[in-house]
Amino acid sequence: MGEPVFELAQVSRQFGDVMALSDLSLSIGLGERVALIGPSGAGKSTLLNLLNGSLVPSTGQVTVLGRDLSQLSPRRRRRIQRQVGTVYQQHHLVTNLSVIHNVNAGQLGHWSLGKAAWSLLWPQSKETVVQALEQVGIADKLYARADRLSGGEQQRVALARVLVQQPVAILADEPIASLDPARSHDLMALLRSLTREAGKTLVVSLHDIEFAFQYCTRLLGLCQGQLQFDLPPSQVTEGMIDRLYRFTSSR
Ligand SMILES: Nc1ncnc2c1ncn2[C@@H]1O[C@H](COP(=O)(O)OP(=O)(O)OP(=O)(O)O)[C@@H](O)[C@H]1O
Repeated sequence: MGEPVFELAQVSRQFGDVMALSDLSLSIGLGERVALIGPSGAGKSTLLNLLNGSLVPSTGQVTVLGRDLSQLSPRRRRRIQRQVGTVYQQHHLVTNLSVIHNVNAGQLGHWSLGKAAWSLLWPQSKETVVQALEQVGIADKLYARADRLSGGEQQRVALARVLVQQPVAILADEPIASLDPARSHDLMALLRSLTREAGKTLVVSLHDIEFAFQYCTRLLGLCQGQLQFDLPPSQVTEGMIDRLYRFTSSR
């Protein structure tokens, strides 16, 4: 494992009476491709949100690139958070704006207010956007409106928006849930090559475990907020998978 990007020490996260994650301790290193698998309600999204700092733990400590986010000033926290890019199933694109504007949104954190405002009228950093769109295979869509794109293309725009942030780690929450099998394989292969070639870390939640086995180097099996296993795919047996999915969330 490369140097740690994320470290969790006895982390729990509670929502009211629901213990979404319970006493989780683990470390995820540079260059790892980690799949979060488990039934609905297992705590996969909660874990991703703790890793990108959009949620804070109820107890325990989450460290990102050696920094405990809860101990940092808002400015320093944002600087660390910019190193972590997240892609969601719902893309979160501004659908009536063009692709170049949507991808530029990933750079706003690096820009002055003036440059950000000016970019709404006159898109900045076209070369950077084109480069990111080339990486995700849709450079010809630079000026297309986001709502005129297919679901797979929109997911690629969301990924390009993360790439211009130049993150150390990419988090993806169910990125293939709304894609057909062929597009799903395309996107997972793209995530694998983008992270492998650049030595970035990937943490991805997946309902379809076939993709987890095929594209990831480490599988975290979660059930009812508890870690059931943390192993390379070659060591995860059918029995472990059966047991993981035997308990569907009763909440
Ligand atoms: N903001 C919230 N408020 C209340 N409960 C929440 C909240 N977020 C998550 N939970 C609860 O925490 C538990 C874990 O949810 P989480 O979304 O992390 O699971 P998941 O494994 O991502 O599920 P799915 O595969 O269905 O997306 C669930 O019982 C869920 O209802």
